[in-house]
Amino acid sequence: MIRDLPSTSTRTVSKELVRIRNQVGAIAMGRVLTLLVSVDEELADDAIRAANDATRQHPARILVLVRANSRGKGRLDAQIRVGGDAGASEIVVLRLYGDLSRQQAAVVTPLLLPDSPIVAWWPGDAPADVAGSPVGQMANRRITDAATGPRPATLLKRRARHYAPGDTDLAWTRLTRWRALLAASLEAAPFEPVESAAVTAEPDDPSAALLAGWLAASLRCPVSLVRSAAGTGLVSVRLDRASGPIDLVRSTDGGDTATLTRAGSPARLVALRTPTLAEALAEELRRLDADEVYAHALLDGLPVVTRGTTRSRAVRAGQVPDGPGAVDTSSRSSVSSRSLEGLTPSERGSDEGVQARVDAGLSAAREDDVRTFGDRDAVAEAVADELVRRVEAAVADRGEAHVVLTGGSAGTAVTTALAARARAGELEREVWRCVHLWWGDERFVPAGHEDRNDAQADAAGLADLPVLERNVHRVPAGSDPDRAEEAAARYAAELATHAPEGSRVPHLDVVLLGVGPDAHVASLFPGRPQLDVTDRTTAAVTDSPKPPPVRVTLTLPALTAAEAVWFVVTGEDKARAVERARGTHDDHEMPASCVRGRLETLWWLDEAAAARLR
Ligand SMILES: O=C1O[C@H](COP(=O)(O)O)[C@@H](O)[C@H](O)[C@H]1O
Repeated sequence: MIRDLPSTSTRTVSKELVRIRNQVGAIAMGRVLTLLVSVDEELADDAIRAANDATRQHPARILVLVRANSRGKGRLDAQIRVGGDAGASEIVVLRLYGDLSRQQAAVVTPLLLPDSPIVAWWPGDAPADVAGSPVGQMANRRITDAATGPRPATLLKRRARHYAPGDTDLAWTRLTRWRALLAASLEAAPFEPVESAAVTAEPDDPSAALLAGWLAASLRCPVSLVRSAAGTGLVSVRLDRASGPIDLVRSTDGGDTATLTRAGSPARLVALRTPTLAEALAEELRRLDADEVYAHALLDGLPVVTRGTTRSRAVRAGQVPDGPGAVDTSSRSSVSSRSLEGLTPSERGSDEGVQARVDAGLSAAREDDVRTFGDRDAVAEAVADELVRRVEAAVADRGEAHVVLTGGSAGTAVTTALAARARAGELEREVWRCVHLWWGDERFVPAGHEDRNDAQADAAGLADLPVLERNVHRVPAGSDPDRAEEAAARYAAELATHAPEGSRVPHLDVVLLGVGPDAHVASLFPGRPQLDVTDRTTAAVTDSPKPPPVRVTLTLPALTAAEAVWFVVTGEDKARAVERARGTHDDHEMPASCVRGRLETLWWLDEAAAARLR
């Protein structure tokens, strides 16, 4: 059904929506969000089509603000589309003329769905300060598209200058598949660090710039942008490692494929289709939290990317691939069909698992970040130094820092090292008063009991740290095993109190984890059901194989939400666990293999614990 309301007011549109609802049923029922589309007349039809398609899986009220003509008398023409003409959504097209075209927020406010998230999308031109604009201020997420502007590189700089959590860009979304393939290519042995990377693309391609930024931020190695001819788009990525390069090269036959070549293995044909506008938008509508990986690529990675030479020169110098890898033609058809149709869900583009795989893959690559020191004290000193730097950076950045402490031998040594710095006046009071301390697990015994991890931290000098007492988040104590669940629930609630909107845990900057000889971390023991918990951030343990038997632990969803996970492991009795946990992924018999940081996973080892890695 389409209802035209020429020269109307928002009040009339609002009333008409209610009238139609009564007439055709509860059309607003099941709408999960309001999608605000701010668009110029010439892009309006394409944008409406894409918004309609994208919201099939996320029924929305789509409010399209068309900047029709800013001259002349103020006027609003509206059109309401529901039912067959609006797919799963309801669409209200608002054409704004004259003065009204500058009052988009005021026009649209009465039409927002109550108590549901708002996503704003600018398919073409967007304000310089997207989050600060009147429409942007209303939205939980703001989607722009750097590919639509005349000078994408300048646009990206502008996005970086005004970035606010919740911003994203479709030039970034279009990279999901590239990122997934690159991450997956690093997931297999040999787990070597990437020494440098080169992204080849036509000049000014915003997706290529963001891809280079993402690699620079994630891999922390030199990344260059190599120029190919105009119109070639994103051509290839090379990751250089000691054993030889990994090359991902888009096929030149116009198909939706690429070749992935790793040194010593034949090229593999993989699917690499650029998502349509509707698919990219749908992917963004799936998430309502801030995309921190995008922020990291835009703000931290992009500025350190170097502009390299031309493609032909780089090919001659052997720095980038000269074309797609040669796929074994005898197996081509089967490889092709496996790659195109038989992908595992996480290999498919636009899949919810892709982001996790991307992060996991890069973490896997970075797990070669093993830092080895002579003995436990040397490890603890190094961890304390780096922790102080991270905390200072987080407080400077976000005004607070959240650190998860670990119990056990290594954890206690770190607290001892931090306390010594505090006593030497090395910890800035102004910084550390913004620091929150949590525990990854706790033994459920009475407060002050020597078995408690926090009591061991107290004995190591925790009180010397200039941290506010109210920011030291201890796990509730007790002695009755029947109350361990309650203690776990209370700790989960406390975590949630400090969590940003849409999350159940605070922004955890660093999670410290000791590792037991059986590869347990926190109180997640091999094969135990707490490892399967996905719907809670904490769990009670009542039959721990290591005494004391009753404990409270953070679960995998909480631990893996951390930006950085640092395993701190010392002693020769841990060498086997370190070797095995690092040699596998997500093995519940090896709990340490199940935890990775979103941006970083580091192993801080003494010589004895690292003994089996050589
Ligand atoms: O019981 C525990 O053990 C682990 C490992 O401790 P460690 O003494 O072998 O280093 C520890 O990380 C955990 O917090 C603790 O509760």
